[in-house]
Amino acid sequence: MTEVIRSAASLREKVSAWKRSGMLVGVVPTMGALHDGHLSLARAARAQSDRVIVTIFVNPMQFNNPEDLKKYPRDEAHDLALLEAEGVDVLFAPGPEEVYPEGFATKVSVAGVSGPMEGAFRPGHFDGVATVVTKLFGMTQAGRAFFGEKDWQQVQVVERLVRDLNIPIRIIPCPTIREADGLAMSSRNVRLTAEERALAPALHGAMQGAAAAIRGGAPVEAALGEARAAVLAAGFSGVEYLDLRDAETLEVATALDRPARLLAAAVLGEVRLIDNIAV
Ligand SMILES: Nc1ncnc2c1ncn2[C@@H]1O[C@H](COP(=O)(O)OP(=O)(O)OP(=O)(O)O)[C@@H](O)[C@H]1O
Ligand SMILES: CC(C)(CO)[C@@H](O)C(=O)[O-]
Ligand code: BAL
Repeated sequence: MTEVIRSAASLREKVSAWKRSGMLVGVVPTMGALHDGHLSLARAARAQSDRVIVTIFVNPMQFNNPEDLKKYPRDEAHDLALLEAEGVDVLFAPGPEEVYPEGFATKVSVAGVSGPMEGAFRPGHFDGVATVVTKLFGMTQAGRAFFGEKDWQQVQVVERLVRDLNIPIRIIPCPTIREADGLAMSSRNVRLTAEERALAPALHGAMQGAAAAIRGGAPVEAALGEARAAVLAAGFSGVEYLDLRDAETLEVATALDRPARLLAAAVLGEVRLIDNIAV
């Protein structure tokens, strides 16, 4: 049985008892509308911890676009059934007043890795993520936290955060889970029309093309330019960024002398899709 807990006090009681008996607690932070990507994180947590908490909280502080927040898909009953089937011990689903009670006045801000890409196109987004993740780590007291590489920049922000603030938790990045046609799974994919859904894998396809060209020695800017053009030609209305970056510092990379990552965000219909791959 997955127990649903909504208050930080009840959760603390539960986790304290687990930890007193020497158990390692894993947490998977999510915003719900769960799919196989999230469930792969729950499975990794199950395999690498004694007790697993999945959190569901649609965090208003990380949405720079009110319409995106309003339309964010929510279905807790369905999510709970999926978590039961994965053997998750606790679903922690606090309300906004539990996370941000009256008088809440703190903001956690990670400089550097939060700046480009998602940080530039979603101003304030990573302050919202860093703040809520700090709260979720404090509320769950977990020893391990599982994050998807689909949000690569988010993983770098969270790793910097726990190092800088000495938060005693190990961050475990997990691989991106994709549909059979290559599209990275995302809760927002349900907002694509059937026609848009058919075009959506073009983003991943163009990124794979660029990665292969760069690995084969093509000039980086030319390969990126071709990939951006291919995404637009496929029917996307805009490419916000499609960059080659240092995998850790996220600084622009112009060569493959250090581990590099190709990261992109592009708009299809009303949906903004992100993806990233190793080069
Ligand atoms: N396809 C995926 N593969 C692996 N992990 C994923 C995938 N999609 C999301 N995750 C991870 O699940 C966690 C919760 O993400 P979130 O609830 O924002 O889901 P989401 O599907 O990414 O939603 P959206 O794309 O709409 O932001 C994050 O660590 C995220 O990286
Ligand atoms: C980590 C997270 C749950 C914080 O709200 C969110 O950014 C997400 O779902 O990736
Ligand atoms: N990618 C993390 C969740 C969000 O899109 O706000």
